[in-house]
Amino acid sequence: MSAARVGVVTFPGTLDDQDAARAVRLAGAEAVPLWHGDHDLKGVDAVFLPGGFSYGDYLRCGAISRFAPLMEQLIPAARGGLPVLGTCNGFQILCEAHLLPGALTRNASLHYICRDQRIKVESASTAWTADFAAGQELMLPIKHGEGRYVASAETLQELESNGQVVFRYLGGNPNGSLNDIAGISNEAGNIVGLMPHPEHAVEDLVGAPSTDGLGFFTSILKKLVNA
Ligand SMILES: NC(=O)CC[C@H](N)C(=O)O
Repeated sequence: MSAARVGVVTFPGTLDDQDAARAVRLAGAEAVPLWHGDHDLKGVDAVFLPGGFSYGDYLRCGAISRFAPLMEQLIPAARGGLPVLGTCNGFQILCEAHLLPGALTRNASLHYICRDQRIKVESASTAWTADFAAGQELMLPIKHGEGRYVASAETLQELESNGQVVFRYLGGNPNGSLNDIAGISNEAGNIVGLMPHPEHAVEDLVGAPSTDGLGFFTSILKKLVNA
């Protein structure tokens, strides 16, 4: 059986693509580099949109990236069920592309924050969280200036009642996100976005706060292998 292939997208200004590819490989899948200017998804089984400052965060974080040539392929594929995970800038891009509802705005403090953050897994029924248990606590790094999740009261209500709030901040809300939301999914559960960085918490050797991030990558691998 050939290895599951997870595409890792690099935009100009992406920072975390190397860590993302490494995390994919540590979980046992093949990491396939995808460039923002590519016109095809190279037949990958899932896609990871890593963090960073794509297109220099001009206009708003992710606002230009959503128009990258690769997104013309990625948007319909994700709507069709392709598993997609966006972390931090990747989450911002998913919201700007309307693959996830709501928006990420300036942190309430108006300061960039960089620290280890406790979060709670609210839903283990997405493609990227099946290896966790609902209620489980994770410790992951956060580093962002625009992580305050906002959405209309109606959208928030829908997310809550559909079980689309996947992660919530614990031990203090770092950025003023509504309902302490750290991550959400689409209704089908194949698209997940979160502000914390699982790809930076996969190996003890580098002094990561935990190896909790590995669960995202083992979750998707199992799903692809069993598909
Ligand atoms: N680490 C990141 O992906 C940063 C995201 C974005 N550039 C911000 O500051 O909000």
